Amino acid sequence: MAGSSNNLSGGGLQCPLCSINNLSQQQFEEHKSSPQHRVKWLKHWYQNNKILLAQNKNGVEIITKGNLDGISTNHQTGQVVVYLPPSGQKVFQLVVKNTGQEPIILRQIEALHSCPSVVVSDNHGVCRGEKYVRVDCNTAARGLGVEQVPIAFQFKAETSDELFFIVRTVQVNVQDQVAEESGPTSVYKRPTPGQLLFISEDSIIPGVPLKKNQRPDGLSKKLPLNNYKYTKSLQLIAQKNFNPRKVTAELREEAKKISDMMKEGLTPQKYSMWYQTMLWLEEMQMELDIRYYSMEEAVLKQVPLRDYSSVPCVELRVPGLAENRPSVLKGDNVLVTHKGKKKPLYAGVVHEVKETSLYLAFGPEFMDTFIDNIRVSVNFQFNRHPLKVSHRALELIQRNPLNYLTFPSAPPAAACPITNIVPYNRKLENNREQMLAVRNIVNRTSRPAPYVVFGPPGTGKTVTIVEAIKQVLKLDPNSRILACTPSNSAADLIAVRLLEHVPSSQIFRMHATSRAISTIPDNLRDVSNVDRGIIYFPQDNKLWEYRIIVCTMVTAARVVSAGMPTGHITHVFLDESGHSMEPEALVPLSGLVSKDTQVVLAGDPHQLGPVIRNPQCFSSHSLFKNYGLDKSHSPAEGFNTQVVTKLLNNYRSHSAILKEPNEIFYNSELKVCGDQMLIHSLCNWEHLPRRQFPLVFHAVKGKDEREGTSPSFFNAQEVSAVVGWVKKLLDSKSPRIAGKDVGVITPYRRQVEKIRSQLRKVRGAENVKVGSPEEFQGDERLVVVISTVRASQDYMADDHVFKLGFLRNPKRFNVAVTRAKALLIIVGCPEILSLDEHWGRLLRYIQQSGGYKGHAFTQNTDLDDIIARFNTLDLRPVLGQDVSAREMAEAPEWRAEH
Ligand SMILES: Nc1ncnc2c1ncn2[C@@H]1O[C@H](COP(=O)(O)OP(=O)(O)OP(=O)(O)O)[C@@H](O)[C@H]1O
Repeated sequence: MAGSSNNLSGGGLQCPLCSINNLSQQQFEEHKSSPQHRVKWLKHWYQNNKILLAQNKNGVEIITKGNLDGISTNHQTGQVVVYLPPSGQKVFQLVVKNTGQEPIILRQIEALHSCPSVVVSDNHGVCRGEKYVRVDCNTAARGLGVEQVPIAFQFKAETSDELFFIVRTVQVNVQDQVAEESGPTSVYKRPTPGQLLFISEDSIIPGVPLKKNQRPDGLSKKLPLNNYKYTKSLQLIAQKNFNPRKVTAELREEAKKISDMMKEGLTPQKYSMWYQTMLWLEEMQMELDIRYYSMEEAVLKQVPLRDYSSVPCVELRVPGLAENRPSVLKGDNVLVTHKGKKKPLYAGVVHEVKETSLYLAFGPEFMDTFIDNIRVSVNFQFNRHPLKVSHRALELIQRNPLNYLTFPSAPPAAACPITNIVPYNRKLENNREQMLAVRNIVNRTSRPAPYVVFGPPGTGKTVTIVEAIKQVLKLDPNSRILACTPSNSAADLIAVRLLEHVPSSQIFRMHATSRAISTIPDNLRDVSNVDRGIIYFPQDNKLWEYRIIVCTMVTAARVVSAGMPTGHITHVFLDESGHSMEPEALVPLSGLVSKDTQVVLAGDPHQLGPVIRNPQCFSSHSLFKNYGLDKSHSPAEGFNTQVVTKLLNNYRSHSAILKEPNEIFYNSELKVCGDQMLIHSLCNWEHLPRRQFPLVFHAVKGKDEREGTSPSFFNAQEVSAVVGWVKKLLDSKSPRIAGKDVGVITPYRRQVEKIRSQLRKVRGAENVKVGSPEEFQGDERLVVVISTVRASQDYMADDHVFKLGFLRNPKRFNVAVTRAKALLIIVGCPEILSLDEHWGRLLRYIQQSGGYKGHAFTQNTDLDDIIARFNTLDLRPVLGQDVSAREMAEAPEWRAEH
């Protein structure tokens, strides 16, 4: 029996595979023979020996023969992939050939798990000493998707007792046209990081900057924006994990200061230092991450004259651009050197960001050497602007502390002179909490602390914020409002809703110059800083005149730079404030607000928080955490309503859609209050597996793949299933469903692109929104289709079954499953999703309620099945040896996800 031992110096034995420590010798022996350990070990063993098992050996070869059209064989992995159209069939042969001198006995042929799509039969019988055995392999399509089965051939040399195996894995890939078109366009090649470049700004030969605005920028820049680059010493200290004992003597004091700060936690005194250090750590990680996008021997092409406006550009194809890998904005620099050279370093300024390529404008120094199709080395630089403005906000805070916002205490009792509020949105009249929040914001009851509107998805936080802005505008004629969000889409949403009642002359939707104008909604053009196709900033006094400025938190830095006087803005509203890192949320505050300013925060600590890349960052903070809202409060505990309103009426979703997230994240406090007609409107939809239950889990045996050098996953079979659902929805006669009523959410960028590209061919699907959970935060649709992408087969084992990475993220799960009003359809691989706590729970609920569709699903994974079948083969000779501690220590690490 296989076992594992690892004697720890601290005493006691350890089984690294099962993560069990401190076992006595006897406990260890018992553990070794437990089924739990055996299964884990077999999985580990099979995973590590897959390639070895696939190899021809001892003179025996297994080759594919017959009509091999539509069949591809990978000799290294022993995988035979058979592509079939729906309801197609194909027969081919696996021919066993003994090329050696010694007779070999083929003892057994065993499919390692049941797979009705593949049937093997050897029409010669398994025979002694034969030179050839032909095994017929009949494959038949059983619905779209991928199924695969390892087939083990067990041999024995006639003259010895030694057994050996050769495994061939037959994969049946049934695809329709959509899945076929969505398949990989090139073989995936893991990118290798380029060299870490230490570049000083003056060693770069500049490119041609973006065209100057026709309309001169009137907005002044009174407050400078410094570079805020981290010091070399901080980098060295971070490399030593802030351990003062591990750094050189001259760095010891600084290292000690940081490690003391970390031990002490976030305090008002060290507030700026804490977040500055965190931002710098993030930046170091971003520098490492961006190296993966470096390109050796990239080709630069001449852009035809007709395709550029005024500046001659060259085109650089960038795989992964569409999925923001790397994220490149107009105006960024891309650095190139001539092939094989480290210098000179030329900057190409990004003038256009296309779907898969960039238009770059280089200075004459480079263009003089340019020939069409020239090969260069390319290094990307990330945009430091958001970091710089966050640093400046922290610096401003040092001069003018905002402890009353960042460490708020209970405000003095406040009077509420304005009580008679007639809401513009009449729906609010029936919601006491929303009206209370609006009234308290208008009466500035929380000052100087911020007023917090928080609550689960769909409880009307944004609606409340928008109503409060309108009321402040009406009831306080001297008010000037700044409304900010972390993303452009959320800011657009607020501006659109404001325009329902606020004259357009009073609203200014301010975009950053890097925003692609094509992404600005048409109904916002009139209130946007866009003129003749160019984004501009108005003169100071013009900007000061607007009653409401709506922009992202980062773009608010432009207002700070212009030196808008403190106190000019009377109200700052930050929606989705939990989604941004705290320093970013400070950008619209520091330098602009005083104790007289009413700050309002809205968000939900259980929805998406800030993205933190560097695991060294001490904690991932959003401004929201300062209010203790991350903890669940029972209704009895309550909050001080002078400062906080918790919204619990969900106006969005059908009760069945809400059930699981409500129980998992919100102590079942959420009440279903949506418009009954609307949330029940699809309960009788003809394609529901069970009427009156508007949730569907569509099990798809897909394959998660990558292509080119893009690390993002996609799943062609799920693309096909999603497109199928969207078509059914758009074809629906009763009720009628329009494209704008449907949203498709998927976690991987590549999948977003593949689905978008297929939906472009579907009539009526132009307005179907396809995006990541981040893009859907704050948004809702009548119907939401989720494609989870992660599938079984290849990656199931590679992921070591237990790690779902991207999907194993409760906040992303919560955002994705709470966007639908009347119908939620999940397309995914149940075998994989069942391994994740939250997805598994939702899957079981849908299955038990009759909403399940697709292949039958049992909890057993293919790998469990393989283990069972291996047991039927006589593996003792192979598995007999004890596993060394070293081999155990090499158990694969859980892999990082993308
Ligand atoms: N008092 C109300 N009565 C009826 N419908 C309401 C009410 N308040 C909000 N709604 C509706 O509920 C839906 C969700 O509102 P909103 O987007 O403001 O919620 P949210 O809390 O910001 O959601 P999320 O956190 O998911 O972004 C919208 O369709 C909105 O019109």
